[in-house]
Amino acid sequence: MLVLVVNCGSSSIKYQVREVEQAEGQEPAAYTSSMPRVDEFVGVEQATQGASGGTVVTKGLIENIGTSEIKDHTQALDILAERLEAELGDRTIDAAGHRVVHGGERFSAPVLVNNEIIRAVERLAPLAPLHNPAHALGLRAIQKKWPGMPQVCVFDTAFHRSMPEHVWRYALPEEMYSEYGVRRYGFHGTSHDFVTGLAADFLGVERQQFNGVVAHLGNGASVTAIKDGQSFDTSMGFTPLAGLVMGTRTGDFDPSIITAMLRRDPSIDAQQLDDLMNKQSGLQAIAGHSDMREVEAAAEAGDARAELALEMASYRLAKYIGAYHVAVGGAQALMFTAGIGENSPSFRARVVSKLGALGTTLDHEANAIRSDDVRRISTPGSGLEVLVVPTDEEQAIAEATASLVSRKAR
Ligand SMILES: Nc1ncnc2c1ncn2[C@@H]1O[C@H](COP(=O)(O)OP(=O)(O)O)[C@@H](O)[C@H]1O
Ligand SMILES: CC(=O)OP(=O)(O)O
Ligand SMILES: [Mg+2]
Repeated sequence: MLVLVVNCGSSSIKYQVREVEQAEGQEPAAYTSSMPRVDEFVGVEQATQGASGGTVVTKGLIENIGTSEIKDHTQALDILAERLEAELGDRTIDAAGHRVVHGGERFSAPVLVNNEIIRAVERLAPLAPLHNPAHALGLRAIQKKWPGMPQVCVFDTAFHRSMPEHVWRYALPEEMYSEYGVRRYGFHGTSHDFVTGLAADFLGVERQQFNGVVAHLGNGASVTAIKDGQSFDTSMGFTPLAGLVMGTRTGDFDPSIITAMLRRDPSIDAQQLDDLMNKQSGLQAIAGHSDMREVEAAAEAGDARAELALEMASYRLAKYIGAYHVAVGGAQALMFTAGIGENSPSFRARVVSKLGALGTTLDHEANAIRSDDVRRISTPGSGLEVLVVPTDEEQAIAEATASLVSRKAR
């Protein structure tokens, strides 16, 4: 089955076409998932282990949507269709799988798309103003371009629906939650889930008995406490701003800073504050670069601001790892993933050097090796196993899509 995996942003569409193997008479590929509920539309139990990963047939990026060059998502889809026609010849796309950042409290598993689902994604826009409106545009544009083609939404928040209430509630007045949905949701769930499954496999432990900590370190970064194979706690919150020091996002800070700023200059508006916290903070604010490669190169060359930024980011992460070790009643493993987690031996070493209290020791030789495989980078005597686990959100989305679509077809 040919699955188009799309991540629709407000000004760009990132896409991959994946060939997901589905031999005749075989069970459809299953989503590597521990998600607790059953899918509400096809009424099947959530599959537990991933099967066929699918291979990448083609991938690309369409940028500058909303400019004179490309008017809107509909026009972007025309361009995408042209490219696919040129690259795939007479093979056609069987289904589309969308990364959707916010699934609110409703979605705890991937779902097949219909008009009502698109409206639900749209209704969640106030909780993810940068992401959900663009996802809805993408869903509609594909519906218009290829009527009848099945679409699936895979939510970043879904994996975190297993968090207990004392973890996801904020200590704020009740109506903040009941009226406005203010609670911790958590993000990057597709990746945290995928990495947890691979790590448990690698270590030879039953997923349901696996406790660990996953550090997804990309431009956006979050860390998740895994208890019994499920999400128990995670560093992002109501929005993807909370938690770790990121490329351009501040992560945790005292919210009274905002009220203090507003008192000093009441003309500041919400957009400016959003930009300040999401686009002008993090590594960018401290080091003057948001890209980890540039920050590391600057620190290497003796730039004290870059060095400070690296210490801040690694300290914040180490603090979360300590907290989550306690939260899950003793983690068996720490997993590094995403752009920085997979590719920066020096950032991993910086984090692990702060975990001495957990008896964690790094195998520096193993840490230096570059590879696309799951691998152990701690010494045999380490109190906590440390792994590098390459994530693949597109693979997880392609699997979930193929799985739902073929089950529906039966
Ligand atoms: N070899 C490397 N060394 C250090 N950092 C790296 C390396 N390769 C990629 N990165 C970092 O990974 C980050 C991007 O991660 P990625 O998972 O691709 O982000 P996203 O999907 O959130 O856009 C950037 O900060 C980039 O500098
Ligand atoms: C939710 C989130 O932070 O996503 P990204 O890492 O793609 O920015
Ligand atoms: Mg990413």
